[in-house]
Amino acid sequence: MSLRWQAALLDPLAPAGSALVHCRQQFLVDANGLLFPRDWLRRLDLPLLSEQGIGYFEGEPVYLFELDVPAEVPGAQWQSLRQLMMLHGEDRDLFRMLGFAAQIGTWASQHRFCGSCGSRMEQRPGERAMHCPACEVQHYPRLSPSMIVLVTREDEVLLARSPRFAPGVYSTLAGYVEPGESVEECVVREVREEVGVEIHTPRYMASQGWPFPHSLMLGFHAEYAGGVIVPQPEEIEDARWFSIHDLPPLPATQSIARYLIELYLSRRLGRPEPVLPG
Ligand SMILES: NC(=O)c1ccc[n+]([C@@H]2O[C@H](COP(=O)([O-])OP(=O)(O)OC[C@H]3O[C@@H](n4cnc5c(N)ncnc54)[C@H](O)[C@@H]3O)[C@@H](O)[C@H]2O)c1
Ligand SMILES: [Mg+2]
Ligand SMILES: [Zn+2]
Repeated sequence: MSLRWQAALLDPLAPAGSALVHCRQQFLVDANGLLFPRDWLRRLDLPLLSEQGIGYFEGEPVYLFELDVPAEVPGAQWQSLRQLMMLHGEDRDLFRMLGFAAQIGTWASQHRFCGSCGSRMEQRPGERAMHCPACEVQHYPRLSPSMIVLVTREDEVLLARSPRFAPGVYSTLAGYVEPGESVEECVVREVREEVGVEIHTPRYMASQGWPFPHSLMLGFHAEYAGGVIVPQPEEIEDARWFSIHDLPPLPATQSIARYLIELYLSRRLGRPEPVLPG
């Protein structure tokens, strides 16, 4: 359990504290970093959609200002959560706070109106929930279960490229769980859809919350059972078997994709096991 960052439900009516400023997967950053004095921010008259009390960083209360548009603030710039992960990803507590804040902010901005009757929703006191006063519908922060799997064939691993990836990078296969499906069924279906390969006995390894935009990654390992690689045209630019002795550029160390690959390498090559990213 992290000591520097602790998520908590703080009352936005409480005074003082520091705040993160978020809008559409971007945070406001200045020379002092990402946390701004809350009273100072209030005086800027920012286009605020929602304010949330999100927790404690190094013991200090932290709030989140979710904005309607990425407003200009003198001396500060907007940086995407992805850029911040690349810059500060080694600081796990900071990245966990930013990931949590981005998910809460995105959820709050997308649940301002009731999807059932269209009324304006209200923040429910004492609970992280949006509430419709007209029809009593409740919305909690959104999480999308997704599977991610490393498929292996002895000294080879099946890795693929999405057109969204950085040049040259190959990763494990991933996909969202569909209604009514078990995660194991999702693993089999996604591998079949994305590369046309059959697997056997998918085994759960570990999980990771992933704030792009609100996935809960459930990590698996599976063994190849048959078929030849046929990449799914829209999703997969290229997919191949790579020898564990000759791997392409891999995803960021903070990702569970990387962890699943490193874990397999460590077991195959007798190296120390990697640490699960938080
Ligand atoms: N942390 C990691 O190591 C890691 C690595 C790879 C992928 N991921 C994450 O896994 C998730 C799923 O991977 P993917 O993009 O390959 O998914 P996918 O293969 O299911 O395909 C993505 C498509 O699914 C649809 N979609 C979007 N949101 C959805 C939702 N909530 N439920 C159902 N369908 C949805 C869209 O059409 C989207 O283009 C993404 O959030 C991605 O960021 C994490
Ligand atoms: Mg996919
Ligand atoms: Zn309603």
